[in-house]
Parts: sequence; C-alpha cells; structure tokens
Amino acid sequence: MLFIAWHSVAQENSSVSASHPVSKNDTLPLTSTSYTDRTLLNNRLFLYQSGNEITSAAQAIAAFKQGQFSQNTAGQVSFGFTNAVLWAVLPVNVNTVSNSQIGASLEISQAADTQNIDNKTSLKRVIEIDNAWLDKIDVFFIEGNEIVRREALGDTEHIERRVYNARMPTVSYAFSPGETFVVFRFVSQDPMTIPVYLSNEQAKKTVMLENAYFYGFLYGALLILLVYNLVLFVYLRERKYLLYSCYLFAFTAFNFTYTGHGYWWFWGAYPSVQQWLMPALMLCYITAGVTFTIEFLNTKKYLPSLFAKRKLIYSGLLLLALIMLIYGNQRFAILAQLVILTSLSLWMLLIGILCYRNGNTLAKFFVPAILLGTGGATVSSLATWGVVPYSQWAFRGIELGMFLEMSLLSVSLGFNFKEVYKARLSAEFTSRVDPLTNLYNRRAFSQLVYPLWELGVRKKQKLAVVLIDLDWFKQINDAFGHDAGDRVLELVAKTIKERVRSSDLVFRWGGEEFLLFLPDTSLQEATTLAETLRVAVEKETSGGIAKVTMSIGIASLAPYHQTAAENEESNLKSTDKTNEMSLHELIKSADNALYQAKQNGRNCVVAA
Ligand SMILES: Nc1nc2c(ncn2[C@@H]2O[C@H](COP(=O)(O)OP(=O)(O)OP(=O)(O)O)[C@@H](O)[C@H]2O)c(=O)[nH]1
Repeated sequence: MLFIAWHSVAQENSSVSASHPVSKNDTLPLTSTSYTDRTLLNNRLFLYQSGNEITSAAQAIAAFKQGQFSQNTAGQVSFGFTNAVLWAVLPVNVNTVSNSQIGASLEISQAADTQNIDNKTSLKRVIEIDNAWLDKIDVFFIEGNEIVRREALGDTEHIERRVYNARMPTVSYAFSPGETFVVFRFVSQDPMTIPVYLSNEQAKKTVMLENAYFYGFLYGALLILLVYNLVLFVYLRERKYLLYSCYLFAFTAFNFTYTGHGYWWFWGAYPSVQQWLMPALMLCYITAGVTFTIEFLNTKKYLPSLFAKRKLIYSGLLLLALIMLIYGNQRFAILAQLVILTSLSLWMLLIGILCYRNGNTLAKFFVPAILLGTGGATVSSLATWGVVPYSQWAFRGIELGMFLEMSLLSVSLGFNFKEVYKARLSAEFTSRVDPLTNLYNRRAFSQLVYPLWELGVRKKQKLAVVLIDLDWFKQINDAFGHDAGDRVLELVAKTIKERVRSSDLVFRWGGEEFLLFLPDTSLQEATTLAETLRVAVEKETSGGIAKVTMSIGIASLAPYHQTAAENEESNLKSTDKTNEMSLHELIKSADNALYQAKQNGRNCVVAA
C-alpha cells in the first residue's frame, strides 16, 4: 500500500541499480526487540559529502552500493554551514529466516512493533531528526529496487506534508523483512546539526511527553516572569520592568523559531515565514537585550559614556537589519547575527562589570545572570558546531541557561522593587517632614489632620489647636547669625515634641511658628499644656545661645452638638465642606488669640 501511495511521487527515481551488494556488517539488523529505545543512529549512517553530483535517491543508492559513501564511524552530528546537499544512507535489515533468535522474536504477538502487510510481518519504527530548523529533509525508503515511500520533512515545506504529527521532523515506517535502504537528503542554510534517532512508537511518545514537560515548565516560567514584570511596571511605572518583559518576550519568540514550536503550532502553513522569522526575531532579541542592559544598569548614571553613545548602537543594529534585508541571504543573516549574538553576551557582561565597579548594586545580580545565560548558549552553540559531543541536554543548554538568567534577573528586579519602595517611602516621609526640626511640615497638615478632625467632629470629641510664635526671633538671627537661629529652632522643636502626647500632632507652621493639633483635648487642658511649653522653652533656651520666649494662642472646638438631622446629613457627607471651614476657622481663631498674646506684651498664653 505504501508502495502504491508513493509510487507516483517516486517515478523519476524508481529504478535503482544494484551493482555491488552491501556487506551484512554495514546494515542495521532490526529485530522486534532492537532499537525500541530511542537511539542516536549517526554512527550507522553512510555519508556522501563530496559534492552535488548526486541528484536523486536512485543515484544515491547506486553510489552507495559502489562504495562511494563512507560510514560515519565517529558518529558525526554537526556538518557546519554548508550550501551543499548532504546525502546519507541507512541500510536496514529485518532478518526473519536465517537467524533463529531474530526469527523467534518476530512474533505477530509483538503487536506494538509489528505489522502485517501483504502477509509479511514488518517491524514498525520511528525515525526522527532532532533539529527543527533544517530547510529540506527528504527521506526515501527503498526496498529492492523500488522507492516505496518518500517524505518531505523540512521546514520549507507546508506542515500538512508531514504525516507524523511531531515538533521534530519524524517519519514512522514499517520495515519489511529483508533489506531496506533509508536515504536522507538534507539541505539547509542554517547550521547543519543532524541527529538521527530510531525508536519505537512508545519511546518516541515518551520523549515527546518529556519535551512537553520541559517546555511546559520553561514557557510557563517565562510567562509568569513576563506577567509579573508587566504588573510591576503598571504598578511602579518603571521602564526597567517593561523592558525586561520585552526582553523575555523576544527571547521566547526567538526560541519558538529554532525549537520548532512556532512552525508546529503557528506558522507551519506559511513555511516561507519561518525562514525570515528566525533572523528577524533574533534581531528583536538582540535589540531588546541592548535596550534592557542600558536601562536596567542605569548606564545614564553608572556609565554615562556608553549612555551617550546608545543612539549609535541602535543605528548599528538598524544598519545590520537593512544590510540583511538588501543582501537577502538567510545564511548570511544567521551567520552575522550569530556573531552579534555572541558579541552581545560579551558586551552585556562587560557593561555589567563596569557598572558594578562604578557602584551599581544591581550589577551584582546582572553579571552572574548573564554568565549563566551565556554559558548555556555557549554549550548549545558548541554542540551545534560539533565541538562538544552532541546530547539533548547540551542542545537545551541555551534554554536552561536563559531560564537561570531570567530567574536571577527577576530576583534582582525584585530587589530593585524593594529599593524603589524604600526610596519612595523615604521620599514620602521627607516630603512631609521639615528637615531642620524633624517636625511635620505644612504639606503634611491636610493629610494628617483632616481625618482626625472629621472623626473628632463625628464623635463629638474635644479638639484644640495651639499656635506658637517665638518672640523677637529676628533679633536672635541678627545678633547671633542665621545658623545660631537654626540651633535655637531645633531646641524649641525638641522641647515641644518631648512634652506633648504621642497622639498630638506638631507642625512647623512657618519660619518661627509652630502649630499643635491636639485631639481629645479641651481648651483648659490645651492652656495648661501651652503654659508648660512656654515655661519649658524659656528654661531650656536660657542656658544656650539665647533665651527665647513664646507667645501662644489657643482655640478649641467645644463639642459641637448637631441636631439629629444635621448628624444624619454629616454622616452622609463625611467630607462635608463645613468641617474644613470649621477647622480653618478654628486655626483663624487661634491665630487671633496669638495676635492678642503679642499685643499683651508677648511671652504669654491667650485662649480664644
Ligand atoms: N534661623 C532661622 N530663622 C528663621 C527661619 N525661618 C524664619 N526665620 C526668621 O524668623 C524671623 C521672624 O521675624 P519676625 O516675623 O519679624 O518676628 P519676630 O522677630 O519673631 O518678632 P515677633 O514675632 O513680632 O515677636 C525672621 O528674621 C526670619 O528670617 C529659619 O528656618 N531659621
């Protein structure tokens, strides 16, 4: 049936000449129990790399049988950047007769692995090429002299051409008893890393499940970090968080291109998109990395020379994008950007170190984070180039490294959040406090007093306002200097603050004027306190720079007995304007009393 299905496709290639039989040792002996686990097959492949003379699978098999292919005994996985076509042959032998052991294992009862086609028992296996970015992958299955099946698995093909639904190019085949040649033809402008795996269906499913967990965890974590940082951006309005989210997003999108998730899930129906998305998203990732580094490390402050040149850097990236577009060669684009990607990591590292040396505490997270990311990416690149032995974990180095990098950067942004929060609290505090006397300033008045005022009025409590003005203070300044005047003001503030209740609010109301807001205090109690303060300040200052006396005016809110209707109305309008007016009037009244105290010869207390 497979033969019929693919016969028409294979017409041009269908005659295979067999001049020299292949030695038995060269073939892959396949039994129902062999190669069930996922096995890297590269050392069983025969390779032909000497040029582009071979143009069809038939020619490839002929050349193979003439001994023009050489066995990949080193198990080579990486073939670098090459425009050349790479042909590979995998000879497979399902032996049912001569070997009793093999024959015995070929029972129909091994239903998962065997299949009965035309009364012949076949062995079903899955061939997987563990690289999602290869442009063209043609796989031919040749039995006898016939090409019985051909699959086109590269990412320049429409995804619907793939019969096997998997992220990586995969084909499932039932090998008939006897000899089958699997011929591969690879073409790509990207780095040619070609790990070929053989397994049974179950093992393939297990690997897919493992990958689903791995990428589920990776993308889940990246998504959480992205949302977390977006929320922080909305809350804190700090561009750092937005840029970090963009950096995360750019990495994830770029990752989608080379892991094959993008092709598998999104743009498989538009294969030409994939070819340009890879360099385009790599460029986005680089730009996001540069912008994030400049902002995150606050280079404006810690490395101003770099900050001044940032436009030059962005222009360089734009120029690169233009050259790539005009040059129009994906291979060039990928190569150029791989060079820049490596430079980017080293650049980020260098900027991190310089900013750290210039005192940026955030850089102490940034440097190890970039080291982790770069380390992972380097391992992956080296595995891609074949410098370190290929393994799935080496291939995933970039993702693991980036995950660690992103996590560490998130920790540092959390740390930054704490710093920003502390700075904000301190800014809020300083904006409400007078730096000379450490008393509340006038700005803090409405924030602190109105709620207490509203509550006091509502609960019909006693409230008092005390206005204090130092006498002849100008003379102290004139006689001893402004600094000496400041010391006196500090001493007066301290003396007052030490003698009031913690529930009382003390404000520096003007230059040498203080206001005390005393909740739950009657006029009588406020007068007693004012008298105490007047005496204390005179006493405390008499031994210092200059003796200071104070004039004090007091006003109080006698419990304001509202009628039931008024009460209900003020309950409804808790921010009733009349309350504000009343407070204003109360202060005015204290001010009048203070004026009276000045008129009475100063150094006295007058209650309104
Ligand atoms: N050293 C110092 N002086 C201040 C400060 N704020 C206001 N002053 C001074 O306080 C003085 C207030 O002078 P006046 O308003 O004439 O009042 P006065 O000399 O205290 O006289 P009376 O209030 O009438 O008793 C001015 O000389 C201001 O310069 C300050 O923060 N430090």
